[in-house]
Amino acid sequence: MADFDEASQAFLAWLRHTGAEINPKIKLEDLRHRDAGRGVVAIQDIAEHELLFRIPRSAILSVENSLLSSEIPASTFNALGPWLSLILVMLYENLNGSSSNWSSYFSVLPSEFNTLMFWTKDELAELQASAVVDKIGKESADEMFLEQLVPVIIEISEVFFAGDTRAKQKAEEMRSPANLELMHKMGSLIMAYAFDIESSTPPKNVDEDGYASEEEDEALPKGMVPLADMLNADADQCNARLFYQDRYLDMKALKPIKAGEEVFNDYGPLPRSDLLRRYGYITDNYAQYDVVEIQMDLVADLATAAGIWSTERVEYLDEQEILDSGYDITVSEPFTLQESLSPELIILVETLLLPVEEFDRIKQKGKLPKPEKITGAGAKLLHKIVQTRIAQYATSLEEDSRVLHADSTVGGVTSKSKDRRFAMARAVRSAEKKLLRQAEEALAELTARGGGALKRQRDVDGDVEMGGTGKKQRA
Ligand SMILES: C[S@@+](CC[C@H](N)C(=O)[O-])C[C@H]1O[C@@H](n2cnc3c(N)ncnc32)[C@H](O)[C@@H]1O
Repeated sequence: MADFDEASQAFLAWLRHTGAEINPKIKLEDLRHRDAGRGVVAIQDIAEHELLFRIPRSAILSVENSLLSSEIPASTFNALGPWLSLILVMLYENLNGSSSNWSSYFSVLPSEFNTLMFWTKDELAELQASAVVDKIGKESADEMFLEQLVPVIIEISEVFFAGDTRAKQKAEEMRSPANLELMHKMGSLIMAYAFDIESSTPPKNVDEDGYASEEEDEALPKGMVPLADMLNADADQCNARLFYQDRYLDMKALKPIKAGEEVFNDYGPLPRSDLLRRYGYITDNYAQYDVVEIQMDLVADLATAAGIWSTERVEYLDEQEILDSGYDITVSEPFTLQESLSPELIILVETLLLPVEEFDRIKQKGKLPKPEKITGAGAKLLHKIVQTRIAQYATSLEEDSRVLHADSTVGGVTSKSKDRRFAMARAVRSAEKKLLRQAEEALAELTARGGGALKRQRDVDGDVEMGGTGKKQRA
């Protein structure tokens, strides 16, 4: 406890020393009793728009600010890209220990993670057939570290391990499992803590609303912003945001915050599976964003078995940007197919089922079947797809809910790490099964009716709104 608080105080003292301003109405609090590490809490009432803290750009742990960037050519960083570049810099600063400018900052960053990357095989098995298991990417990250990062460290070993007579050998040792683990830890810190750092000069290609193009957004350098990243997140209680100024980054209150309340950031509308993958925790109020994914491979297998798979049609759908690696079923209350079933999945299935002349006709016109209507054959195939997806999970919803009922471990109660991981996995997989069950029942009913129209809600312009969140961008 004393060490934990001492590290917090030393960190804040260092941060003030860098020129940061910290509003005395907030403090960094120990929230380990509810498995939330450190968090920022108001100790006096805070007004809307009030400045919570101001971090100088020079205090950001970034490629630009690290000594390493003055020692090696910019082209090395350009070749690595923003993600690996920041990992390189963080490894360098971390290995420099107390001589790094950011050593007090590293003392408050975690060295253990609950993110899926660090789960054991038996823990991951608790997620059963959740598509999130295939998105962890541990092997591909290992490959990137070994093939891209380590060769750079070897090339710059005299700088990376400056003053060390064993520099070359130490660089070679970066291939060791322990060092790969360290790289994963830096990567996980970036995933859960880093910000995309907007430049102090506005981007060149902004649209009429002032937004940068997607490519420009993606290319934004990443940086670790001390203190800004000590804010926990909440799906419904976000009350602060980071504003990018010329020389400073300002965290401001978005609404009045009462004394005793926590200051929360927003990690976005993430399903609990992704929250677990990226941040290593879940809370019930992210359940509103839950999804279950129907993998493209499953659709392809069942369409092939039904004798309707057609390369020509799939290529056409690809041209029309309908193809994806998976299609989501999202939450709706009450559950309806029009709100929850991916319109792209409906279009895919209906296109594969079209009679030859009809397909040729719509292809010639560059059109697609409308997702507002599911034919009898479409409903039947979709039903079969959902049933097959359900069967991929090792246990049923009922079996899970009996165990879930006994779980008091999710939702902030402190618990042993393994029990907590098991409980979080069960919550994620059960939510997916519930969505599948709801879709299965709705499709069984639609099949019995021989298909039918799905009434989609109309937005204010009178345009038809696609169901659910539509085609999601995948990580
Ligand atoms: C940006 S950091 C926030 C600071 C972090 N609590 C710490 O002590 O370093 C993100 C991490 O905080 C934790 N976290 C964030 N929001 C949380 C919440 N509402 N409940 C529990 N843990 C949370 C998760 O471990 C997440 O990976």
